[in-house]
Amino acid sequence: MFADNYIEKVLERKSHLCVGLDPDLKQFPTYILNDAEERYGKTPQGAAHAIYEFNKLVIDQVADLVPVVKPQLSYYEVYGSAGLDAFWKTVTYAHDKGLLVIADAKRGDIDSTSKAYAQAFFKDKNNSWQDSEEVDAVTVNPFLGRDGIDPFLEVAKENGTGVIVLVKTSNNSSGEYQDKITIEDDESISELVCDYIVSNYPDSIGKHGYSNIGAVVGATYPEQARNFRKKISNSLFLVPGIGKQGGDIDQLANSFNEDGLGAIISSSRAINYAFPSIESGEEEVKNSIRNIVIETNQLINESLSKANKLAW
Ligand SMILES: O=c1ccn([C@@H]2O[C@H](COP(=O)(O)O)[C@@H](O)[C@H]2O)c(=O)[nH]1
Repeated sequence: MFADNYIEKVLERKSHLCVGLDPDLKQFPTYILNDAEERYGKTPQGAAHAIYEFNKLVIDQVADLVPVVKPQLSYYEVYGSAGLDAFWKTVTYAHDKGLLVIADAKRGDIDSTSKAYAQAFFKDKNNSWQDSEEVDAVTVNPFLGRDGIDPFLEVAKENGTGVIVLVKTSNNSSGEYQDKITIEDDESISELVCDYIVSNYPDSIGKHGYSNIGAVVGATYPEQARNFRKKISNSLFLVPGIGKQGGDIDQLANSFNEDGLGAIISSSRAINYAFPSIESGEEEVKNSIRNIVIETNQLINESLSKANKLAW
């Protein structure tokens, strides 16, 4: 199951870091773009080729250092069916290299459509029209309420995959709705989402004590993370917001349990584009990405050690 597989990879690699795969051609090394353009011209196929080549490079550099990668779907959807093809090829490549894959898709709709979304990411074993590749977890937007999330949980339960529900997002305006206190329950919208998560814990918790139902809790709100950590202690937190969004690595311990586990710390642009310039050559690009991941792992582990929350 997703949660157990994740914890085992964390302990094996001594890393809580998730490398986001947010391919933005404007920030790509020129040598990759030139090669793609020579083969396919400036077309969606060329873009998809560049994306897949770049993702393979990143994955090769980080596969022995981190447990998981997180492609964000929007960057692939920009290039239509070619972009989606690059997404699924990336999923397969990451799996072949021993990495888990979280699809950051933030889906959610009425029940029937949510079911179709769930089956797009977690394959229906009885549908032989489908390709069998699936992701290990997907992010879900709870704004439509429980019937928008339940179908994801149903499919995930059958497949042993993870559903990571937005609780408190990392962006500046996340409080506009998420922090609002309801009169009826005297709880914030984020806390109500936590209550829903807890109500679904039965049957979802693995041998390491973590549930396949996780929560997105941004690194940019460390005080709130402390509160959510208590409320949904069996959930893995997906924690975006360090790196380019300025979240403080020294406060990440608030997102972890006392066992030193429980948070998936995600960083995309600061890792993907760590090389000095788009004119950097292949070796410089590779070394810069590998070095920033080694450094970020060290910083996360040091901050957990200071808080007496290092799991190894
Ligand atoms: O609350 C959220 C939920 C998702 N994200 C996604 O994570 C990455 C962050 O990218 P960085 O370059 O590390 O800032 C991106 O794909 C977001 O869509 C988030 O930032 N906050």
